[in-house]
Amino acid sequence: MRTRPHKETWLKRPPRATVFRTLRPWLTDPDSLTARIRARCGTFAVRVLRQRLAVPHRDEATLLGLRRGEVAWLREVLLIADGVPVVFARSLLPRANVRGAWNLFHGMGARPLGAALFADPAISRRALTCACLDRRDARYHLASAAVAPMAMPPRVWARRSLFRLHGRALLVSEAFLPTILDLPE
Ligand SMILES: C=C(O[C@@H]1C=C(C(=O)O)C=C[C@H]1O)C(=O)O
Repeated sequence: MRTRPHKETWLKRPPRATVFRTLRPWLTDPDSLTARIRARCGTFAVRVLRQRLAVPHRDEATLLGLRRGEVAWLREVLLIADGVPVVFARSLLPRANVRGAWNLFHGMGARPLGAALFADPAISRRALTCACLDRRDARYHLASAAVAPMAMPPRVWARRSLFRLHGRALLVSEAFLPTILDLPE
C-alpha cells in the first residue's frame, strides 16, 4: 500500500472541537494505559503482532535520534479488553539501547510493556502528544491490518511519548480503536 509521504501534526493537547469528550482522557492520561484498560474490563490481554528489527518512520527516527534507514527494535501489539481489540500499540527501541538498560523489551512476550515501564522508578516519561491518523499514514494501515476483519473508521486518534532510562529512549505510540469508547468512562 503506497502512502504519500505525510507529516501528521502531533499536538500537545487533543483539540476540544474534534475529539470526543470520552476519548480525551484516553489521549491525555499519563499513567499506564494497560492499568487504565484493566480497571475497565474483565479480562485483559496483549496480542503480540510483531517484534523484530525494523526501520522506523522518519518522524519516529527523528524522535529517537536515529539516522534515516537506521534500524531499531520494533514491537507492535493489540491490547485486548474482554476479547475485543481496543488499542494498536507500536514501540521502538534503538538497537544500542537493548543491552542492559532496556533488556525488558525482549523478555516481555505477552506481558504488557507498561507493567515493566511503570514499575521502575528510574524510567521517566516525556510529555504525551496526540495526532489524528488517516489513510495517508502507514501506521493507520498497520492498525487496520492488525484489527481486520474489524472495520477501521476513516480516522483514528493516537498518542505517543518517549520513555527514558539512563538517558536511553523508547518511543511508545498507541492508536485508539473505536471500541475503546465501549469501555466505561
Ligand atoms: C506503555 C504501556 O504499555 C502498553 C503495552 C504495550 C506492549 O505490551 O507492547 C505497548 C504500549 C502500551 O499500550 C502502558 O501500559 O502504558
